[in-house]
Amino acid sequence: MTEAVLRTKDLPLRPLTGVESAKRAAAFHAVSQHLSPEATKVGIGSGSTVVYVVEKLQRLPKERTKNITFYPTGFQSRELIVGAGLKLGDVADLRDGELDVCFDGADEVDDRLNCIKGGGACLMLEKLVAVCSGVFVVVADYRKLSNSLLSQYPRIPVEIIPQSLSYVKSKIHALGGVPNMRLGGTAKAGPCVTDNGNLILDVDFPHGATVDGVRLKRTADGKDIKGLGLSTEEVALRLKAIVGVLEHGIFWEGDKKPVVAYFGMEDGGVTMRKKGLPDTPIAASEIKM
Ligand SMILES: O=C[C@H](O)[C@H](O)[C@H](O)COP(=O)(O)O
Repeated sequence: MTEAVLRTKDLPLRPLTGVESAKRAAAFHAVSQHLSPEATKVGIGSGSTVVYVVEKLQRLPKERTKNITFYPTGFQSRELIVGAGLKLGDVADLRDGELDVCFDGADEVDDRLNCIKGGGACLMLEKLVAVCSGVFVVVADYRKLSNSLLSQYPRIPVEIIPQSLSYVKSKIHALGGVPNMRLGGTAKAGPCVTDNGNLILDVDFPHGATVDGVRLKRTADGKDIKGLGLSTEEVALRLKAIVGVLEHGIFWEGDKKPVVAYFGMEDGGVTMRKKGLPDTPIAASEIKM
């Protein structure tokens, strides 16, 4: 791409406030910390926070990005990569662990770094890119910080093939879940259709889950959905086991969870959540903008 596209590092930053400013701080800090000079293959996730990851990449000296191929998790991130003049890769070429790092957003991150993703309906390719990454880094804002999944973000997005709609709904009901088919919104009548031509069910568990006819409740401390031992992990496995479910938005130990998550905070700083460490505040003055 042209020098003109890449020389945006010379431009002043757009003034931002509130949540947008928090997202940008998290994204800029994450790129500063995790884009190694040796990186050659990098995953770019989806959503509104990842926009700032690409903005940061675009502001880096060209030498830092010219040898890197960027792999998108859907139509939106493909457009971001191309629009920033970065080299676009094909996700279909990726093998296990092949990406040096992947930067992606999240809808909620718990204190064990389990995530809910898929609020933008991109969860399938996001999970594929995440599992192909050596280092998976989440960027988000303070609203996504949580102690247990489903306490901040109310539903688990599940991508299903359209022909399985009735069957999957019935199986989710049997688990005690309430499946809501995601709609296209004001710009489109009918369902939200994913980049893969599928449907999204947003699944809530308002009263806990049911296994073998036994109703399970959320634990008193709000941890997981477990009751008699039905953990976040088991919900993930049970959803995945339903025929017609392509993927669900729980990113956990069994597939991939981030090694670190950065949350832009209301005070301009960033909170780092990393396995084995207490949440660590990073002051606004330490963020390289
Ligand atoms: O499908 C979409 C993704 O999982 C997004 O990464 C997630 O919804 C977070 O998006 P945002 O950064 O806009 O909050």
